[in-house]
Amino acid sequence: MVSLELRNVWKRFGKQDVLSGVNWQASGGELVALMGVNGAGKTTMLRVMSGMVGAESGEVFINGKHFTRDDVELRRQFFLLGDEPALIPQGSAIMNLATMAKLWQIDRPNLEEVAAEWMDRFGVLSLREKPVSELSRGQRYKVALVILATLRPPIWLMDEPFASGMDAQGLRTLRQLIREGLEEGVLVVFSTQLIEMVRGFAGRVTVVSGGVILHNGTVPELEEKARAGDPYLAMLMD
Ligand SMILES: Nc1ncnc2c1ncn2[C@@H]1O[C@H](COP(=O)(O)OP(=O)(O)OP(=O)(O)O)[C@@H](O)[C@H]1O
Repeated sequence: MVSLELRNVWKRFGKQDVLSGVNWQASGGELVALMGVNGAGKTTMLRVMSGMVGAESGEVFINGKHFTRDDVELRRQFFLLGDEPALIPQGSAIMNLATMAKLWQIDRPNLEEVAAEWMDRFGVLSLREKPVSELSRGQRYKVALVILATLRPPIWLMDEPFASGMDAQGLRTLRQLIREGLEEGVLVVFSTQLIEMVRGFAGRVTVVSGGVILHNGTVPELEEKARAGDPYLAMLMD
């Protein structure tokens, strides 16, 4: 089963410690929500996990192996879906899929078939030949999710996927995709400000504040702490 771990990770931007000695661990089959106010360090944590941003000190481990940014094999274990999906603008959805499949060294004969099925589910099948630069933000996001659904690496890191501008069909299909992934043993970590996406969906919540982890546990545990009077948690759960 896949695992991801941060050990004593420090990340600094200028004079600001954005992550201050973060220790965190998760395994395949878990759905972890990252919560915290704007600027708390959620995106930075996802970027450090993915190797997109290097930490000043501390380590990231994937499947117990020390992960460094130039470790291409370990990079293929995950897919980071940021604010703006990393797609080749002049390429179509199909071209982007083929390029990423090469990078991820995935050579399944039915790749286009699977992608077409997910395009249909996300409602972007008719857009498959269009350059992604000519798609709307929500459509681009759907294309990136189609690629994720088709390639299926074992770790999915998503930055505010439920505030990505997708319509109801897109949001519903994303929830289905995540549920399917979890059943297959994928580890999903997503940041969110939406308490309704935490209640009744996430299995675990990691609350970040000022670069430290304030809470790391189940949703009922978080609600209990908020009820007990923790002002920061109470504000997040409001
Ligand atoms: N490239 C950068 N250069 C300088 N400072 C940065 C950079 N990226 C992030 N920061 C700072 O790090 C802090 C944490 O930012 P981060 O984007 O991780 O927060 P966040 O919790 O994801 O916030 P939001 O909810 O607004 O997306 C902020 O104070 C931000 O200004």
